[in-house]
Amino acid sequence: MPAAQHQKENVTSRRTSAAVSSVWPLDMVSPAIALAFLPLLLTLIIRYRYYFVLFYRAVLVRWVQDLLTGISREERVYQYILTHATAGDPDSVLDTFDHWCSKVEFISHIGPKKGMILDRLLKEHCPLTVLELGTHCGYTAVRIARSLPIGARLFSVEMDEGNARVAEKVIRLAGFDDDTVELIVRPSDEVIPRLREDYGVERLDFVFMDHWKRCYLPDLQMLEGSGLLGEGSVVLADNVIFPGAPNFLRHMRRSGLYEHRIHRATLEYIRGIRDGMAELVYRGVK
Ligand SMILES: C[S@@+](CC[C@H](N)C(=O)[O-])C[C@H]1O[C@@H](n2cnc3c(N)ncnc32)[C@H](O)[C@@H]1O
Repeated sequence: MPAAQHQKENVTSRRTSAAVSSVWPLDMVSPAIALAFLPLLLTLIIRYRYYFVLFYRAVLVRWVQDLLTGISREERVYQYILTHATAGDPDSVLDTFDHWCSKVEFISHIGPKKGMILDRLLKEHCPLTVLELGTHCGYTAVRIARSLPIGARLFSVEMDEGNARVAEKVIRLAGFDDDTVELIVRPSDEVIPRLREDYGVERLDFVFMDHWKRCYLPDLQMLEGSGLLGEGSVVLADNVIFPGAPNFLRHMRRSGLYEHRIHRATLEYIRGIRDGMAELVYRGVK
């Protein structure tokens, strides 16, 4: 064999063995790495199992049902209420909502546990004028309206027209007319500055915030600037722990404008995800 060819074969065989030795350890190591990661993976699955359940119920089930039924989740819940609840009976409407949301599909209403905190605060404060930001299908609007003293009014603000259509039907089905619950279909930052002029509001005794969390702080500051909060006005904000509203909580603690407390609870209709509502009582302008 000529020397040049011999040398070439030597190089090729060295390359091949180098390649084999670089593949072998990898083949040997990959199952070992996989095994090492298995406990970590299991720990993550166990630790975050409730978030997986939430994702499954709130996203996957909804997506499949949207495809199968061709109507929105909000219309589906309304049809269920229409066929299962007693018209004119707010308790029956709320129970039917709760049943659907815990057994059929997930909707982020405040639910019965946080609902009881809301009920208690409404009883304690007896507000005459209430503002709700984020009506969705009207669950909390019905919940608030049934606790109001005679003559009190709730202004409920919803920017999504589809949701508002369902909410309107739900609120009227539960037995509340326009004098008790007025639904305003516009974004909160357009409504708050016009409450005095367009709706004749002089003071807000109670504000319930349950719209997009990024709107909590700007809307609270807009309310402070509007002069509609008076001494003792209550602002109750849902989901301040999950998904969370850190800027809002920082302002609540640092502004000195409020006495405040957090009511700890769990996320509606899902066990195991911690959540809470912030109660702010306005100190008034000194
Ligand atoms: C979590 S849902 C409200 C649930 C409702 N409070 C309940 O518990 O029955 C949030 C709703 O707020 C509405 N929303 C979000 N940001 C808003 C805004 N800036 N102005 C008005 N509505 C808003 C959304 O369209 C959605 O329907």
